[in-house]
Amino acid sequence: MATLVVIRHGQSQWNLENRFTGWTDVDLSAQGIEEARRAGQLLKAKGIHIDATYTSLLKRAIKTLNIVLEEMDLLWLDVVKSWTLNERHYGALQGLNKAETAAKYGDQQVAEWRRSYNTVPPLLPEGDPRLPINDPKYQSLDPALLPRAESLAMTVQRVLPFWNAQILPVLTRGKNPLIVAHGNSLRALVKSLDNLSDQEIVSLDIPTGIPLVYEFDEDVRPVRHYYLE
Ligand SMILES: O=C(O)[C@@H](CO)OP(=O)(O)O
Repeated sequence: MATLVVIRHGQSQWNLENRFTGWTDVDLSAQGIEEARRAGQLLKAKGIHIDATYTSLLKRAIKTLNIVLEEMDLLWLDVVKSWTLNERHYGALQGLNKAETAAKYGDQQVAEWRRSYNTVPPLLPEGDPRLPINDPKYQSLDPALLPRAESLAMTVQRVLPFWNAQILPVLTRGKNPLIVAHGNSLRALVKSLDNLSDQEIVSLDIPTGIPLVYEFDEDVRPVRHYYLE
């Protein structure tokens, strides 16, 4: 029976400032570093074995993974980094304060931008310096893959192929993967693992820095999941 651990990165500086983040590459806050340490200590204390690790191209997730691995004395493990585990791209909302945006556009509009399954946030305008095509991280990718904003449904379309190609085969071999990613890229994955409807996923939030453990049966079906606290 294999075990998957998923962790949303520790609190970031823009989580702290309540700003839409998406693909903006902000760092962890001091609290986020502490959350990552505690996550690693918990995994070690519970004796959870990790064989393979996966994260995004964003430093808040990469640093969280490194801190977790350091606490577990597993810094020697290979790390696979993929843009497909990046946070959902928040388009032109990136950088805006969430409370100020709600005061301007209304709570309902902001709730829809943040949590509805199919709504795409306002796109980053053509020529915007923040477009991923201008970022060295994404230079090797087909420009047609690079979003100007994403719905959760669009995020599912990139997370699931990575899951199927890279992580499912590891579980099938009975090995335990650890994924450190983001609130919405993990909601995309959890929607599929828990078989949640487009409506059910709206109310699901994943806290920062708390390991979420999935146990799989011999047919690689998830049988149980729980947060480590
Ligand atoms: O700003 C973001 O990128 C995400 C995660 O912090 O926020 P939200 O919870 O609004 O989807």
